[in-house]
Amino acid sequence: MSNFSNQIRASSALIKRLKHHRRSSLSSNPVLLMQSRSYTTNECHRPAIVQKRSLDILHDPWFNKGTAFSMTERDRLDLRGLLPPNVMTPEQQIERYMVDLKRLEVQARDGPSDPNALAKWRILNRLHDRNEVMYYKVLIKNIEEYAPIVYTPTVGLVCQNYSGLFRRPRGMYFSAEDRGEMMSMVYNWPADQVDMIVVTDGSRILGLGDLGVQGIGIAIGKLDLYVAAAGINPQRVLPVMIDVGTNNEKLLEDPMYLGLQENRLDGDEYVAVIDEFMEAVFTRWPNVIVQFEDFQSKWAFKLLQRYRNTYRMFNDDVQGTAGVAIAGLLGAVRAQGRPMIDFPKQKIVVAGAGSAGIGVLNSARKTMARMLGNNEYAFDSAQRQFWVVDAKGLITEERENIDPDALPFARKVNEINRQELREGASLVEVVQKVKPDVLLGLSAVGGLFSKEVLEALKGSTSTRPAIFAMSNPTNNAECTPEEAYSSVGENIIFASGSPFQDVDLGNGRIGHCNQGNNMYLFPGIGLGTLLSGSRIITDGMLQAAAECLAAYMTEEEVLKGVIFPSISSIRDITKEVAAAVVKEAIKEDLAEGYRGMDARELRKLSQEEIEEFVKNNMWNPDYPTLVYRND
Ligand SMILES: NC(=O)C1=CN([C@@H]2O[C@H](COP(=O)(O)OP(=O)(O)OC[C@H]3O[C@@H](n4cnc5c(N)ncnc54)[C@H](O)[C@@H]3O)[C@@H](O)[C@H]2O)C=CC1
Ligand SMILES: CC(=O)C(=O)O
Ligand SMILES: [Mg+2]
Repeated sequence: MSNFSNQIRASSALIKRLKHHRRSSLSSNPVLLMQSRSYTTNECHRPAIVQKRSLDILHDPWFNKGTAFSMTERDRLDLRGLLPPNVMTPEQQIERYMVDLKRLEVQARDGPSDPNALAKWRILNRLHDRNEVMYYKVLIKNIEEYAPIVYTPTVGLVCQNYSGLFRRPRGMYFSAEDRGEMMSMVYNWPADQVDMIVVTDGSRILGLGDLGVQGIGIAIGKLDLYVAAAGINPQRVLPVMIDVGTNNEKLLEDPMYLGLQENRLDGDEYVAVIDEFMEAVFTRWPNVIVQFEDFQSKWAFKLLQRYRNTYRMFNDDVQGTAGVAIAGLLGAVRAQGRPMIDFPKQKIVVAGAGSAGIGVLNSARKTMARMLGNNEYAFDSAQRQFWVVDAKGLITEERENIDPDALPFARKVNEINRQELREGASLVEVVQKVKPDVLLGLSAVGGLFSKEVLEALKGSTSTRPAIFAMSNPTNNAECTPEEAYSSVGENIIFASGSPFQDVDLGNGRIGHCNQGNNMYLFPGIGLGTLLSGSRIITDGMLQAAAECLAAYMTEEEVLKGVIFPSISSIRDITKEVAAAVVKEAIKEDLAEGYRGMDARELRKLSQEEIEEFVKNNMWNPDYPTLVYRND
């Protein structure tokens, strides 16, 4: 035998031995066995054949690469929009995970609220990813305990820590890089029917400022309430983040940040992105309702005016908050033992002239004007009931470069001179001189209602002054209920945007802490609009929602200082709000019907029948019977 043949025989024996060795070591080593499926040395560059696309890939632990899917892969596999836009390397992914893992060792605290809140959020979130019906069963049954986790205040903490917390994506991301693609990528979402979209551009998340792409957490939290409170089917909700960049310097430099690391688009370029998004979602789902959430006030009003007469949309911070505040303000009048019609006599100091503050002011002024006869004179005289203080102090006509949205509330110079006030006067001066019935904060400045301000409110001419510290989350509240009750006295009305405990006033007496949050209205506004089939959301429909909430509380409750319902009844109040919205849409001849209930039939329904219709269309978290069919 030639030397050459010997060599061949020897090497093939070696290969056989090696193969045998490899097989036996593989079979006794499950990790290697698993790797051998696609990642052995000679196979690692071969593509893996997948018979899935879109979310099915992201939900498959074997194929999922999460944020590491490249843009070309995202396009090939219909993943565009289903992940945050920043593509990460596998090393960055691990680093992000480790940062988050290490953070668990430090307790996450959010001011006076639950120190274990973030851990609870993680557990609930994992359930949400695993079993939606069970998740919503848990949430609905324990809404009082878990709304503060999935919604304010903890949702704020979640958004702030989103880069670390991100695991399985939820919702869609439309980014500035997707310009020209949105009309097609909207089809990457697997559901053929979507009823509710909550969209944010992350520019003002609660009172936490610009959180960029991390703001998607607020859209997810709001939609959790749509499911839990309004019974919108969870398969038909879509949280959306429009990532046009961020102006948050920390995020721009953070290597773990999941969004576009460039400054926010502005002007026409910005509007073009939002226009493209609106066209895309309404083309695919013509009956969807889009709730704008936490857009900086610069754009909140402009976009609302741009779309509200053509699309089924509303801005929750401007319009939802206004309705809740009106209900609270009317409750405060009743709590003084006075009729609601006395509302136009209330002197109201508002701290904060952003999207929420101006929304409340416009709506409160209109409500007063209506009560005063709804004419020009009524409108003018209503205006004189408000004093607005922003970061630069009292707003007057002398303010340079005044924001056009705040202009109608700028005080006349001769009027304020009479009150010994001036342009830019501080909040404490304004409270001292005006002696208001109501002090309402939508400033996002925690502690703004300092001891000095609250002491000044003792001089209020009201028999029962009201303090609304509405900014979120907890740390941004203008004051706590303890501070309010201890500084101003026991005979006050108090409401905060995020939940606080009632205050023990001693001798068995309770200082009630109401939660004045738009969560009492937006779910009902959305559900009512959906079921009425109205193509737009009018001021009348929003007013009907607010009046329904105001009327929900009994005389006995308001006299005790309870001006908003308990969150445990949120499903019931939402049903009533939705019915009021449906009724108003019918009255305004806008109702086009929903599914089996056409406009003609809808118009024939009595009040009770409308409520029944609403109730019957609310989704309940019950397991359906499943049947397999292979066609
Ligand atoms: N309880 C609820 O349902 C809601 C609460 N909010 C909260 O309201 C707050 C404000 O929201 P936006 O109006 O959208 O924000 P924004 O950023 O548009 O407006 C904030 C306003 O506060 C003013 N401000 C800042 N420092 C101030 C100071 N020291 N004194 C007086 N005013 C000051 C600013 O000049 C600006 O006018 C946020 O914390 C948000 O979470 C918003 C919507 C609903
Ligand atoms: C509650 C809410 O919408 C906000 O704080 O922005
Ligand atoms: Mg908001």
